Amino acid sequence: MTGAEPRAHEGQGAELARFSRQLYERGWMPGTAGNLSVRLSDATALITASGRAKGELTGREVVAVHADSGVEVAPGPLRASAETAIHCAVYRATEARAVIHVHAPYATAVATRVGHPARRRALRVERLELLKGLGLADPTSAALPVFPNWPDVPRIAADVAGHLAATPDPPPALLITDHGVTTWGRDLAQARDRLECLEAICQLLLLTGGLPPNTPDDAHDDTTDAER
Ligand SMILES: CSCCC(=O)C(=O)COP(=O)(O)O
Ligand SMILES: [Zn+2]
Repeated sequence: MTGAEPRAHEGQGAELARFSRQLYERGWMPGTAGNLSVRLSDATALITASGRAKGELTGREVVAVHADSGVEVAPGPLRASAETAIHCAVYRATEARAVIHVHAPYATAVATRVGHPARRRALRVERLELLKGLGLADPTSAALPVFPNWPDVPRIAADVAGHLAATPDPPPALLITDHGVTTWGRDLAQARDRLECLEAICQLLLLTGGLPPNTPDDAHDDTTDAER
């Protein structure tokens, strides 16, 4: 943990570690994969440290950052998650108080099937009752964005920011092709519940053959002209 007081935010750090272990035990954060954050105030957030084994994370392996920029509040021995910029894009654009990113297998498989290495696409889901668990403005259908997995994480974050700015009532979830899934909510429990529903939806889509055909063309592109 960084900051002037070593024990600052101890409770929130312990909470991040508890959820991290829980998600690791489900197989959604293998090794060091995944990251979680909570908003501390309007200006700052606490995020898991980069490169730590997520099944053994302690409440001190977290880093305070400015919620808009991701800049660390006070430099210390730990680095904030390499994917902090994506969390900050969500905090800048939404009312979220918690963000969870994992490499859950079904959601990652669907993201990889639907996604494109260089274009944003949309995963369209209809009819499934579990949609009601995602916190959508209209729970009868969803268009979940699937972003390219640019090696430069700030570029993914810029794509996310563009999508959130351009989409009225965006779903509190996104997918990154070849990579994983991110959800958010008013707290870690709500973000986790949404993640569970999305992972179950992706499992059902794979079980029922409910995915669109695998096309190399732009048929499923979700990038608007303004964002290109
Ligand atoms: C072995 S996972 C590669 C990085 C990643 O995708 C991830 O979610 C974890 O990155 P962090 O910097 O938060 O440890
Ligand atoms: Zn990741």
